[in-house]
Parts: sequence; structure tokens; C-alpha cells
Amino acid sequence: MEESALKFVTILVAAGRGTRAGGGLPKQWRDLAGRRVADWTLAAFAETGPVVVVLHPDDIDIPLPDSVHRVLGGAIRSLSVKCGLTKAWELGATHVLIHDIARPCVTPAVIAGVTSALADGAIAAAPGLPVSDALWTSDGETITGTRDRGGLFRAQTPQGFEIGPIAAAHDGFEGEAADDVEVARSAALPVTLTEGDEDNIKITHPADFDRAARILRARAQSGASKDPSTMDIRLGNGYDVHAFCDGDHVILCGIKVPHDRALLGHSDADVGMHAITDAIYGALAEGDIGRHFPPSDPQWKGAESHIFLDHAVQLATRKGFAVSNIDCTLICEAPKIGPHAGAMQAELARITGIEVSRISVKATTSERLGFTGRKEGIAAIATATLVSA
Ligand SMILES: Nc1ccn([C@@H]2O[C@H](COP(=O)(O)OP(=O)(O)OP(=O)(O)O)[C@@H](O)[C@H]2O)c(=O)n1
Ligand SMILES: C[C@](O)(CO)[C@H](O)COP(=O)(O)O
Repeated sequence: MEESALKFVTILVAAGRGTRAGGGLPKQWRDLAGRRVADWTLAAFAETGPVVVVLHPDDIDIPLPDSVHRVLGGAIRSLSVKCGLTKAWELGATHVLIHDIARPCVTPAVIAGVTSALADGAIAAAPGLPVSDALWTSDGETITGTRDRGGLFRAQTPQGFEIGPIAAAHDGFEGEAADDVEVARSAALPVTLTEGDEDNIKITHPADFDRAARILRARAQSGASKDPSTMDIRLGNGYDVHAFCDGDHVILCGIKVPHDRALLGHSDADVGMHAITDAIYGALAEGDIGRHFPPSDPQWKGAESHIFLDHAVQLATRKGFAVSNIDCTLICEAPKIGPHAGAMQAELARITGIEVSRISVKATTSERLGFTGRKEGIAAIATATLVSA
């Protein structure tokens, strides 16, 4: 059958707590090479049709692109898959791709291997890789035996199915299953093996974050992760000015810098962070800080500007974008910015969750010309690039 005759719905199971990965926040919401694990996975399935994300009750309002269908999951993976299947039925799926949101490095080739097997008539198809190492048994201290590795494969996702048979298999299944192939096999469904990929790792333990980040960065540098014909790149600029007033320090890009003047403003007057925030809103065509945090509203009086920047980054994520880089220039005769630029970049990286190597803070004087030259205040200009996730 032509693949276009099949209606695929992707179910991303994301209701787990990621206890083995540690780190406080469930692994799917943690940063990985500049965007959340979940955002990489969502980007990998941008072309396969509607996407259902199965969520834990604590995460039901987490920022996700508007196009995503959210459903509540269950206490174990197979119950979460069942919740996703119900939604996929409602969306009119003929076939489903069930994928761990914690596998952000899945490749187009792995996905295509599964979808083409289903288009060729398979009821079920799943990627795997042959076990290449020798296998032992051990009591933890000594090797107690060997096992034949022949015919053994390592399971991956996405696992693809005709929706009717896999839904029926789940309905008849009791207990816990490692994956949906196990559920399918318990109902005697034949499952076609497709080609997995060494890079399609599941983030399970803390060290997996570094490994996945290396894979994704290497891909991005080679341009392999993006299809230039579908990539959406947005550029935004921001400009802000604050006048000096009496005081003994200024806040610039989140860092307290000692100075013989302070900056006057409704909030903390962080002119650099305001310009960056406006650049992100600009790239999203979402106005500026004043639109989202009106100066007439007393609740923002004296507010710390990281609140505004965090909001802009979250809005970008909700609209399906990741901030790729930021460049900010502070224009003033004093204070000297150079000694603080590294700390400013680190603070901006912390707030935005992007790599510090993608953030630039620099400064210039205006050669004693104009209001900055007369030391009446500080101006900042910023540029931000956003890429579709
Ligand atoms: N009740 C559950 C349990 C797991 N999952 C999802 O199933 C996938 C694979 O499971 P695993 O790696 O075991 O994730 P966690 O359960 O989050 O991890 P841990 O066992 O370390 O807590 C993950 O995408 C996870 O979010 C789910 O949707 N619902
Ligand atoms: C579904 C799965 O990712 C297939 O490899 C895996 O079985 C689920 O995770 P777990 O680590 O085995 O709990």
C-alpha cells in the first residue's frame, strides 16, 4: 500500500518520572544541548502526522507546541500507551508509532524503516540492533557462564502497529511489559524487525545526557539533523535604554556590577536582559516586554528581569522554537563590561537553558557622543536567532 494511504498518529510516552536519570526534573523536561529532551523528540516526529504526548498529571500544563494533543498517562508504561491509543483512535489513526520521549536522537531512517514495513503490509514493525558483544552471566563478582548471542537483538522505538490489533492486544494484556512488542507478541501478532541505530539511545542514566548531547551536536554541526526545505529560522532584534540615577551598582544581564550610579526603571532596569528578551519576542512576532508585562501593572515594580527572559524562552518553546544564539551589545562609557562579560553569559545560559558558547555579551562606548557618551544612561541592542524545534 502507498504509505500516504496510511494515517499515522505518533504516541510519545512521557508520563514516566525518570528516577534512574536523577536530576530533580523528569528527564524529558531537562536540557539537552540547548533544548529540552522532549523538544528534540518532537522535532524528530514533525513530519509523521499528528502527535499525542502522554503526560503525568504533574506535567499536564507543561509548555508544548499548540499542535500537540495532550493526554494523561497511567502508573506504568503500558497503561500510558493505552491512554495514547484511545486518543489516536479519536484522531482517526490507521496506524500508530509508539515512541519513548526519552529517545531524542531517533533518526529519520529508523522512523522510515518502521513506516515502510507497515506500508508493505506488516501488522507490526519495530527497530532493533543485533547484540554484538559476547554475553556472560555473572554473580556480580565472577563470570559464571557464557551465553550464545546469536539471534539476540536490542529493542528500540518507535514501534509501529496497525491500530486495531495493538489496541486489542493492550486490552487483553495484564501486568507490566517492557515495550509494545511484548504486548503484541502476547497476542500472537507477528512483528517485523527493522533496522535500529546505535545513536537511537534511550536516556536512562545520568551519563546518557552527555552521550545524547554529543550525538545531537555532531549531527547539528554536520547539518544532518535539519532539512533546509522545512527548517524555519527566525531572527529578532531588541533595543532598550535606561537612564542613570543615584545608586552604587547596576544590574546588567543578570549580574550586579558596582558603579557610582544606578539605572532607573520600573523593574530592576536590566537594560541588556530587556533587549535580549525583546529580540526573542521580536523573532516570534510577539511584541515586546511591555505587551506581556505592562509597566502600568504594579506587580512588576522592581521585578527581576529573568522573569521576562524566562517567559520569552517558554513562549518560544510553546510555539515550537528553540533559541539558537543570542548576541547583546551594551553601549556605555562606564562601567567596564569586559571583566563581567563571562559571568553575564553564564547567567543568561542558566536562565535560557542554552549553551554558554551560543551567547555573546560585548560592549562599546559611543566615543563620548550622545546620551551614552555624556554618561546619562546605558543602551543595549540584541539579536536572537530561533530555529524550529
Ligand atoms: N508510567 C509511565 C512510565 C514510563 N513512561 C514513559 O516510557 C518511556 C520509557 O520508560 P523509562 O525509560 O523507564 O522512563 P521512566 O519511567 O521515566 O524512567 P525511570 O524508570 O528511571 O523512572 C519514557 O519515555 C517514559 O516517560 C510513561 O509514559 N508512563
Ligand atoms: C520501550 C523500551 O525503550 C524498549 O527498549 C524499553 O523497554 C523501556 O524502558 P526500560 O528501561 O526497559 O524500562
